[in-house]
Amino acid sequence: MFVRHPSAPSIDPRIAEALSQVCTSTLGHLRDHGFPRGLTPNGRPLKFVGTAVTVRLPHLDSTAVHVAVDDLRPGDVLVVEQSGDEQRSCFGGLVSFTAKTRGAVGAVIDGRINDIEEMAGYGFPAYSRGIAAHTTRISGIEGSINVPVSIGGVVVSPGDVVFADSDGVAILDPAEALEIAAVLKKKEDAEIPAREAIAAGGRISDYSGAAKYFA
Ligand SMILES: O=C([O-])CC(=O)C(=O)O
Ligand SMILES: [Mg+2]
Repeated sequence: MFVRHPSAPSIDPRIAEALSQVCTSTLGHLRDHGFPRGLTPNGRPLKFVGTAVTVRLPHLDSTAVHVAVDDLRPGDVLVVEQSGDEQRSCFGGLVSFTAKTRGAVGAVIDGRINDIEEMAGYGFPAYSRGIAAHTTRISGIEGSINVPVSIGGVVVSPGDVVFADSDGVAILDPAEALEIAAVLKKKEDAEIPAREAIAAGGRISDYSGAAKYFA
């Protein structure tokens, strides 16, 4: 069965702008959910923030990826669940070329990727479970576009904010993203005087509060 819902509204450009100035791992200091597990990037450094366009595949059929990628918009991130198949690749050179040509800013694949040298030539960033020559097929079995998907233990809904950099990927609700970006910026800015203090002989354990547990 094939299911296709329209893409959710693109995220507010202020969200992409604000999150592009901060790190995913700063969020990791503050929150314990929303980080898909087990994914690695196809290269570093990388940074992308965009709107989730989701696809769910059965294990070997990537028909829905080819259809979804044609309609990606500037600022979109393609997010693909493979129904638990972590071994096959559904995302290669021609699919990444199409995504890049449409203006998509990245991909998050809960499966593998192929044609990685070609993809590197396009400078297209993708998080995945690794690389595989064994790929999906255009089999016309089933697939869903813009439904909630499960990526590394995180539910990603169409229209969610995908916040990715060299440290990892975080999924945010667009309604909370601007406030989170402000909190992260404040936390990162506080490290500027901390570095100066440490360079002058101060202690990270005093800055972080760790020292008091050894007092
Ligand atoms: O076609 C696919 O599904 C994967 C691939 O090799 C490409 O995108 O070039
Ligand atoms: Mg190919």
